[in-house]
Amino acid sequence: MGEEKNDQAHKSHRVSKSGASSKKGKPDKKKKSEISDEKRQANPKAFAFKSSVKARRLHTHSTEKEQRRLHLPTVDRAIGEPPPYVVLVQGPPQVGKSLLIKCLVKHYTKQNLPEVRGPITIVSGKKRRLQFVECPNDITGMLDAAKYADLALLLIDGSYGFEMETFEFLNILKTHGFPKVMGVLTHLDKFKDVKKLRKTKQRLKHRFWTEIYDGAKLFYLSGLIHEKYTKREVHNLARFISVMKFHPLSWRSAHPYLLVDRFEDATPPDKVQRDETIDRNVILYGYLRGCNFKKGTKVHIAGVGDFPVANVSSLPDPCPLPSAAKKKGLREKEKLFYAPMSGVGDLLYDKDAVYININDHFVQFSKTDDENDANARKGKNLDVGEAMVKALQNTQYSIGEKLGESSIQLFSKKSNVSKNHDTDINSEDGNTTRVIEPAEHFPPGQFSESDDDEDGSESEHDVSDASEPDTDIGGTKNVEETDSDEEEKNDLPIEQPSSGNKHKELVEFHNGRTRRKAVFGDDDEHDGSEDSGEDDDVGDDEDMQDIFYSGSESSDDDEDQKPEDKVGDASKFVAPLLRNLALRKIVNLQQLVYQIKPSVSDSEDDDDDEFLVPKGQANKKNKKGLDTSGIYNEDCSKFQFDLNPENWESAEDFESIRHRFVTGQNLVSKGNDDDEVYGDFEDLETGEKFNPSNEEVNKKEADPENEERRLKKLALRAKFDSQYLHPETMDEENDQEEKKSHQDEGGFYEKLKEEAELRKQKNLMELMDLDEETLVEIEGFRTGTYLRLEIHDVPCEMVKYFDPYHPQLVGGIGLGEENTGYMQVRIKKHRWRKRVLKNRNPIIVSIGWRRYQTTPVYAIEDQNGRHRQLKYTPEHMHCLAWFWGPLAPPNTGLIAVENLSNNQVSKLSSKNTDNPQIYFFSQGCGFFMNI
Ligand SMILES: Nc1nc2c(ncn2[C@@H]2O[C@H](COP(=O)(O)OP(=O)(O)OP(=O)(O)O)[C@@H](O)[C@H]2O)c(=O)[nH]1
Repeated sequence: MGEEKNDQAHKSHRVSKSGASSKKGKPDKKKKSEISDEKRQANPKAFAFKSSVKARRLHTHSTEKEQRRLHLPTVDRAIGEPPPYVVLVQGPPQVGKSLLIKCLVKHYTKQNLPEVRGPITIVSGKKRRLQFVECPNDITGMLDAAKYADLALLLIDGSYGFEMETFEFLNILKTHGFPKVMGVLTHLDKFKDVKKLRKTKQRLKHRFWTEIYDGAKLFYLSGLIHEKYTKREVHNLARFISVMKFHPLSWRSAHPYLLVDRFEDATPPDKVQRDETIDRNVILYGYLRGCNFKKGTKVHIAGVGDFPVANVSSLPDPCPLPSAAKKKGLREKEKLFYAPMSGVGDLLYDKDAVYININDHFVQFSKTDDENDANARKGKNLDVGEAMVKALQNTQYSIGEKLGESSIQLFSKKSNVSKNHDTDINSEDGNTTRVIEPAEHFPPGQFSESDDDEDGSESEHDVSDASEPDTDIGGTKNVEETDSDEEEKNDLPIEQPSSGNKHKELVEFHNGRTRRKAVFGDDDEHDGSEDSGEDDDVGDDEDMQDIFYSGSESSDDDEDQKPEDKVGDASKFVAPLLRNLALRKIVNLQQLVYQIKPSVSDSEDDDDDEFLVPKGQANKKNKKGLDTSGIYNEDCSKFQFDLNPENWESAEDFESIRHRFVTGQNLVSKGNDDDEVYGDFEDLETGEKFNPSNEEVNKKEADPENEERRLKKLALRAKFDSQYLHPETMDEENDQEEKKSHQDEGGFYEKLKEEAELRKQKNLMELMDLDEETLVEIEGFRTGTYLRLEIHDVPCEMVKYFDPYHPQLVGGIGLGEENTGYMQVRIKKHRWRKRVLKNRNPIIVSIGWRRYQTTPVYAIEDQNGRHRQLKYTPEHMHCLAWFWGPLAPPNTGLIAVENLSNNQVSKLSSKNTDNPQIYFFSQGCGFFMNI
């Protein structure tokens, strides 16, 4: 029985087995799907999104992803070899900028650079050249640098933390188009504890990411070996620079510009001798960047002014890419870098001459070292005549200058009696105390060079005096000693609380100089302790945490703490002197040049004239401008058309322009001139060309005005079509395809890109047959060309105060940008600026290539649309400002500062931030655009 039972049970089991386990699962699955289908049908809403927020988020995310993928093709109009990319090394003083450039140059060229002066061009790869530039430590230098940098290396002293210079420069960059940015941490070897170092690195990195974007590249230079950064780290940094992709920025790709890497004064010497203040002729050299440079383009030299170019020519590339160099042989191949201002490089090409530079160590007599000098003085091993020649070679100043600077020592251990700037005062204890004038009173370089004339010990005294003005001359107080003493004695932070909670500027005396620390938060107790001793406190976890992540609760406290409360007398006195010693002194050209404030003209702006001028005429007007003096007056906001035919050189020119106006006769019937007036009309979509020689011309002849209007309409339509509709859909008039193209927007954009490329190639093909001169006439000098610009009648101050450490920017001015007029801008006081700005108080604005001083009138728009003048700018909101100045096109970034002098960098005042907007009047109707 039991067996039978078992069998039965087994049978039933076998039956289920025959279908195997697969069968077992299937019915379940079917069931599930059936159930789910049923459910869906029964309650379809149950399977829709349960949370609308989630759904919206999902949708936004997917559309954002889609949109990010799409971007309008940026048309790269550059043809041929690109100019070297400008790698700007920026950072607070003594952070290691020069050292980094030297190390990078050494890495790329295997050559030692003695000094970093002016742009240094090197070949970094087969198809890439780089131009290293050290950013000056003053606000004008930073403003200019932001306009030409392709990549900014922001150097940060890791042992100290972020300084205000970095953030100020970042803000300037944001306004003038944001190039690529990389951070570099230096002085990391000052950390003793590895753990602290790691944590600090992380904190600095996150702060850097907050300021720029998540994932922004930050490099670490962990220390020095033989006074150089380690090879491995420099190699890594160089590799990143070498493979970096650069995108054209809108302002720059629409304007030609040069970064001057060589400068010459070409004024006849006899004229200068007669009158030193005479206007000079200068020659500027540099690679052309941005867009093509057409002959007749006016240029703006930053800090100097607008000038017509007297002569422009291209020169052979002084630092060609290897492919080009191959043809010229081995000698050229070895030539890997070009830095005329730094005194390296063997050959200099000029328009009509080649200069051979022979290194000093090859020429024994060109310079004598100290030892030889000593020998010469002693008369050992040297002929008397030879010694005299060498002494003459070393002479830098004329006898008059030397006499002016000379001093006589009457008694040993007593100070020299000097004619000029040292005044001896007897102090209470009987010692002679020297009162030193601030370094600002000296022209650049004179301070140190006048010391050279004196013996070594004297110059040492000078330095110590400058750092501590009341030091005894006879005493042997060391600079280092006084510094450390001061550090211990007083931490004299000058707080500049900001209205925002994020940033705060802490001006303090650190490591022998004044530094402006960027503090993120309000707790300062730890900051003070951190700075009291470098090694002990550097990298202190708690301190660093407080600096970078402290809360924002005590913003009220900030306001209570007035800077005056904390400023000690000593720091007030010592700081400017030290700062002048620490910083390179740069004379402000702007203040010297722009002495005359622009006058306000009552005349209405005729800016629309610019838009209504026919194409050909615009060029002619420009060419004419070179000869007619009146056009280049800055205050001529209105273009005056000279209606007297006798004043015109060519009657034909006059006629040709006259006929452009409605009252003139049409030139269409004038045979060959047809092409000049109308040109061939080409349908950009279909590629079909409309030749004026066919029947349409007859129509034009019949009713030229109508015809012109018709052509304009056609051109507009073609433009509209090319922008908004897919060309294929237009041709085939197929709705379905149109839909498809909109769905597949990626393909649409790809096609746009292809089209742009095709057009570029077509243009190239057309231009290929032309000889070089005609090519230059038609399209101007191409980007990447090494240009020589001759400019006449620049103020003598440009030559007098030329400083190779302060690179010169020369920007091309577009049509309409050379006029002056009233501009309306929308600005906001920067949160770092403590006080609001007063109406009509002068400010210095930097807009386009220019920086100039102006007096803005602030206003706010009321609800009824009226503009109400404001006495002061509002605290935290935008307002409108009107000011007079050279016009800039809409959509141009603007930044304003109150003071340009070197020791006032901290007073960076007004910037239009976040979403700055600018628009200017154009006969009543303005353009309003976002930046
Ligand atoms: N210990 C240490 N010293 C460094 C480091 N980087 C630079 N230095 C030193 O800092 C000093 C200043 O370096 P520079 O390259 O002249 O700095 P700079 O930024 O060009 O200075 P300015 O031109 O005056 O603004 C030099 O003595 C360097 O040796 C670093 O990472 N660690």
